[in-house]
Amino acid sequence: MHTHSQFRWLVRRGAGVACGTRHQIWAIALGGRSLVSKWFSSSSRTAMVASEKDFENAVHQVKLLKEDPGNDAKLKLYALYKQATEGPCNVPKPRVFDFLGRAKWDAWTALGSLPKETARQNYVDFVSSLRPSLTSSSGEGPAAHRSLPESEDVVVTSKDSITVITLNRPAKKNAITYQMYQDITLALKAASKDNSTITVFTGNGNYYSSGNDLSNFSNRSGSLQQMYAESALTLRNFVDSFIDFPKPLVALVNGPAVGIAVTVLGLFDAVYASDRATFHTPFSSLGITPEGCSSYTFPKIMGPAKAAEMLIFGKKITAREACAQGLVTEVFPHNTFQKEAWARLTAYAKNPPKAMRIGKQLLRSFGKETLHAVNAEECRVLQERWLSEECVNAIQTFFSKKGKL
Ligand SMILES: CCCC/C=C/CC(=O)SCCNC(=O)CCNC(=O)[C@H](O)C(C)(C)COP(=O)(O)OP(=O)(O)OC[C@H]1O[C@@H](n2cnc3c(N)ncnc32)[C@H](O)[C@@H]1OP(=O)(O)O
Repeated sequence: MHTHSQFRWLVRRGAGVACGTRHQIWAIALGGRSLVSKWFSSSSRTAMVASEKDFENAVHQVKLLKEDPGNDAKLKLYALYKQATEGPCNVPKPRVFDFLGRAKWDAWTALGSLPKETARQNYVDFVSSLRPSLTSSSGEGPAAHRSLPESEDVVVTSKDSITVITLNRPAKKNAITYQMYQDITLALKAASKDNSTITVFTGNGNYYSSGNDLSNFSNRSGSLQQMYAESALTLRNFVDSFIDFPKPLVALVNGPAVGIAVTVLGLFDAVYASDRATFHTPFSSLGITPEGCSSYTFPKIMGPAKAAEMLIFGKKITAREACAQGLVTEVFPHNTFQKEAWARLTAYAKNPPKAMRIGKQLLRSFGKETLHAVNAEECRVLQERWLSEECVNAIQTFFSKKGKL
């Protein structure tokens, strides 16, 4: 349980705490009841029933919208969301000058007694009809010198039929922000469909990545419960995009790697490391638990004892140790790392792409269901851990500069 002062600390670090969902925060202009009725008469016929996961994903996708879908769409999303989660409108009608409140109330009330399941399905259908505008930051197509225009922290480039995703926050040791999780997820989705043969992950600067940005929980709005639920879903989608990635995925670990930057390596097809790289998963000292499917992949890769040393006791290992344990494919001297690794990748990228893809499928597809289940469970447990006193204290300690690794 949080103490009052811990809650205040989390809130104080926020850029402003809003109490509603993103839907409620949107500035919606006036919307009329007749318009609202029209929307629902067309969409309430659907017979299918969306799962909780489909609904959660749709809610998540709405948060990733790059373009404003317009007031009508936002009102429709608001009303369907409320109906799907709370049932028929159960709040008093707002006063006449509360235009926004009225518009939202009208929209929700217009749904009458539409069952929650139908509202959920209609929400999912409606979001998928908005989809073309969802992923504009990392569009598909030829991989020629493409980059994520809206993201300086995750840069996507293309070289010799290889798509390169670079973590680009060297001043912060490439710590992964909440936005970066989403950008990487989109970048992987785009890379899975572009015409590259191999996808490479690396870091800019002297770190590969210091893992999760520890300020991720202090600079967002919304209630704590909502923020942790959203974070768990974002993490789950992020890890899912590694599990499902269909082409060879290679990590070039140019320097130290921490936390989630280490754990997801178990989902890569090859990991090349500089001899300056280290691998550290200090979960217990942060009051948290393993993610990135490492609770399953690490014991498989290195055996349960070595996995426990890393994941439970937080032992930091060198690149050579990681190679001996099977997490790293090969280690190169730092001075020649880029040259040697790229020479190898350029040669590999000339292999017939379909054969490589199908080969990967054979190696990986049988364990996929298990990996998705592991990912879901790790995210569920983490969501609880983030609320724990142990975790809140550890993050506080880091920012008071006493608690470096
Ligand atoms: C929502 C999904 C959540 C998924 C969960 C994942 C779990 C994890 O990934 S757990 C791992 C979390 N990472 C850490 O605990 C690392 C924390 N960082 C450090 O201990 C040190 O910064 C370092 C050992 C990585 C580097 O130390 P060094 O002395 O060389 O450099 P610093 O001066 O500390 O760092 C420079 C600059 O960068 C900031 N920074 C570095 N890492 C992080 C981080 N992970 N989160 C936030 N900020 C980080 C550091 O504060 C410095 O910032 P200032 O220059 O502004 O002081």
